Amino acid sequence: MTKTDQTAQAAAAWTPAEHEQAESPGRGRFTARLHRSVQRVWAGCHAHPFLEELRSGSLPLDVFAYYMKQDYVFLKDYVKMFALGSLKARDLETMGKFADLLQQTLNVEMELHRQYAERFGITRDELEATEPAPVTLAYTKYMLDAGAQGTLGDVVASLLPCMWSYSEIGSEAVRLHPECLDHDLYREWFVMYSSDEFRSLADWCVQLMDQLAEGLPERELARLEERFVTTSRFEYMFWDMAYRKAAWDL
Ligand SMILES: Cc1ncc(CO)c(N)n1
Repeated sequence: MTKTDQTAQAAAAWTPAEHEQAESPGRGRFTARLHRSVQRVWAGCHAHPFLEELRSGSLPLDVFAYYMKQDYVFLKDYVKMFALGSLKARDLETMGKFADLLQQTLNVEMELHRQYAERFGITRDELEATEPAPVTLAYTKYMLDAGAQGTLGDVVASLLPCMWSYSEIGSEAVRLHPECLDHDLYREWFVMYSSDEFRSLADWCVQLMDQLAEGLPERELARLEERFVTTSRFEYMFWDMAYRKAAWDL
């Protein structure tokens, strides 16, 4: 059986019942539709060998270090989505919430990466100078373009898989594989993404998506769904890129 077959098989074994339990409370109709439309893609993420090995603690250190460096350069661009959110929001509360998300990501989430880098002996300059791999570049530039060209709805639909899938991955890992918290090194990663703080930020984005979708014509909803599906597919590719340490060929 090839690795792709194995991933597909493991993804199929991730039952809808488990996904139902992972759903955030208070989700409206549009985000329920979004969640259904990426079920196969997100199941593929949960079941990817990168995450399987991260949960069991068998993920090689060099693979994790590669992932953290790529994720750091990813986050450097990703936080600009929150700046776009603040720019396109029309009320002070939403503007402030995006400013808060930007602050939290720069100073809390990215601090996790800086601390891991320090443990790996990677200097801060080296971390910031990481050259983005093709998938990292395609993902961030797609997302920033969708956000810059579109409405606040496009911004939120494009960034939502990042927050929501990581929150689901973190909380499901801790619920179904609590031993992931026993690992010396990978523990902090699971603590971060299963935290109540991270979940409440993700829940806020889910609720905002439903508010923004209210009353929109189907043509616009379909465009937002396409954004959401595309960045979900990039999430899968990001795990796979990291696992294979896929960089430029030449
Ligand atoms: C690729 C990626 N997606 C989402 C998150 C969550 O912020 C992250 N750190 N990295």
